[in-house]
Amino acid sequence: MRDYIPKIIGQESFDRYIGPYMGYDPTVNPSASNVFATAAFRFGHATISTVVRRFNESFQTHEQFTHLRLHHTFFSPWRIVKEGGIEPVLRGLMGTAATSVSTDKLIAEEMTEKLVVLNIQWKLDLAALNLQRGRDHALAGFNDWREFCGLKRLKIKEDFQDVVKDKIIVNKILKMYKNPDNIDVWLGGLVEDHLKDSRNGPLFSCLIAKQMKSIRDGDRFWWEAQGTFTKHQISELSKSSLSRIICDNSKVTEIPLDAFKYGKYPNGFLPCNHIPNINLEAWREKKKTDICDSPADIKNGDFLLFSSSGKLVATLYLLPWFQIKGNRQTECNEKRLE
Ligand code: HEM
Repeated sequence: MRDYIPKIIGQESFDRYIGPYMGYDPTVNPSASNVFATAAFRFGHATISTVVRRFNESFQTHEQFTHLRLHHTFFSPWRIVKEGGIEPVLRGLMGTAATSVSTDKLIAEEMTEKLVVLNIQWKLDLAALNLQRGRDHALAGFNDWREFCGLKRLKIKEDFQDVVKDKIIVNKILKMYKNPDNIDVWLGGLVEDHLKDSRNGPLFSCLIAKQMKSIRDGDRFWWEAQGTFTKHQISELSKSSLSRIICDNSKVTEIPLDAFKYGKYPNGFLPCNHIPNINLEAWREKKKTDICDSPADIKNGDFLLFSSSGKLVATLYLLPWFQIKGNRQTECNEKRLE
């Protein structure tokens, strides 16, 4: 949310549609919408590089295991085991700029001519799958979704050219679909000119942003929500990052502070011990006996300790034929249990 989303929809869309976290909202439905899963977030299919680069520790082409055509990596996890581990791939991903985007080549041929999935004998075409899946899911068209996001419906060719600079593409699409109302939402969203500093046009930026906001605000257990973690724990959690996860789980030793940001090695690369880390001390609980008196003090029952909003609470349980006089729950604060 913090590191990836602003980069794909642009900071402006992030501020406009998502904004700062204001707490859990029980009226928000956090489930994934049809148009998000079947069209908008499939923008990712146009960001895939045709080659998987593999770098050595100096972020140069690996001497032994060089680049692979994308289709040679499909369903080939054995390469990670037999060909130098995951580190050359991770370094290749971080040390290479994302593929540039052009409207005349939206999606790599590796994805439309050479895609293999499981044990299906023939090659699949991911662009065709995306379009067909949208119809299969009865998604409304590009224009309807533009209207949903408060964007202008495209009626004539000139309207279209306002949102897609490439005239050849506009002509091709209009020739094929005849009427702009017929344009499939995945294709229309993908060809829109991108917003400043983003990987999407206005429609997909809006749809992705709305989904991200509802995933965050409608999540009772969102990490920043009140009542789950203490302020101190939230502040520690905010130190987590993809870079830290890569450092902790691989033998990569140098990394950019933000792994989503391209840096040409060694510019902007830091040793892993300079990447902020979560300090788990914030979760340490004082020993039960330091805080509440021993269970032996409770006649005919026992108590359980649990943490609620950062405070230790003791809940009393008595044998079935005994009744509790007073409160079942009491806060533990270094005093005897009442
Ligand atoms: C090598 C890279 C990738 C391959 C080979 C791939 C392939 C596929 C395939 C075969 C499907 C199912 C299509 C269908 O039958 O409708 C799919 C679905 C999907 N893909 Fe990708 N994909 C890749 C990368 C990405 C990326 C980078 C993103 C987003 C950033 C993405 C987002 C999605 C989404 C949202 C779905 C729909 C998932 C669902 O609703 O179940 N994909 N992908």
